Amino acid sequence: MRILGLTGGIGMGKSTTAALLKRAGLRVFDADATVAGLQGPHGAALPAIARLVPGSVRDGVLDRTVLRQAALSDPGVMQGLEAIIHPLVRRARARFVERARRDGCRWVVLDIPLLFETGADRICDRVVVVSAPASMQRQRVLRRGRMTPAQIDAIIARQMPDAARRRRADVIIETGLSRHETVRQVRRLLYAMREGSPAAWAAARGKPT
Ligand SMILES: CC(C)(COP(=O)(O)OP(=O)(O)OC[C@H]1O[C@@H](n2cnc3c(N)ncnc32)[C@H](O)[C@@H]1O)[C@@H](O)C(=O)NCCC(=O)NCCS
Ligand SMILES: Nc1ncnc2c1ncn2[C@@H]1O[C@H](COP(=O)(O)OP(=O)(O)OP(=O)(O)O)[C@@H](O)[C@H]1O
Repeated sequence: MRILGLTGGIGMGKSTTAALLKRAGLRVFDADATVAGLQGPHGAALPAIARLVPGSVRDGVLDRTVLRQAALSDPGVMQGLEAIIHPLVRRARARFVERARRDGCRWVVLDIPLLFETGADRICDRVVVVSAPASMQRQRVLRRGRMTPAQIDAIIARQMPDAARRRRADVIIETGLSRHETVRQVRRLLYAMREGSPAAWAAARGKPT
């Protein structure tokens, strides 16, 4: 079985790309969804989060606005939160990979925002980076209306710079052009995964800068 890593900064278009891969029939591990489950009603991470940020959990339900505010204004809290969440995500990821292997999958996708930062790229056969101009990234996240400009900066500061990510990518998917162009690039990627030849991977690579 081969593992495709899928990563990119906040708002760069990971979910959109993951959806296209899923539609093509690939099994996708979604790290953000796993975090949401751990932090959902009576989620496994809630007791530890309640100790880390008193008042953030009430009646078994997390107030994300309170947690977001605490984590993004105090690096110590964010570090504590990551120490709670990341080992649990790693375990869920290992279970996902194990199950896919047992089921005889040829390729699976790991959609992980912090793929490089957490070293998860080491278990990947190829890594895809989704990318768009920085101004578009900020605009997209602002438009979602959940984060303030300062909170967006705090998240981006915790992530590897886009240029460094692009340098480490086997394939770059641009989401700053048109949706049509993104779809075309994903199609080239799917062809390379099926075909496996160096020429097909070279055609799927995208621009290095
Ligand atoms: C800080 C929290 C409460 C903000 O919640 P919110 O609902 O506003 O955002 P959401 O979870 O949808 O995250 C949006 C994006 O932010 C980025 N992001 C989230 N946490 C982090 C982090 N610690 N470091 C870098 N980027 C992060 C990711 O790209 C993610 O896709 C939440 O993201 C969280 O609990 N983060 C810690 C867990 C973590 O590291 N997640 C990253 C994926 S494993
Ligand atoms: N190729 C594209 N063309 C046009 N718009 C796009 C494209 N890809 C993504 N977008 C838009 O950009 C926004 C962010 O994309 P998406 O939610 O996929 O990002 P993400 O990387 O998963 O973000 P996060 O890290 O915050 O979870 C969405 O509103 C989406 O519609």
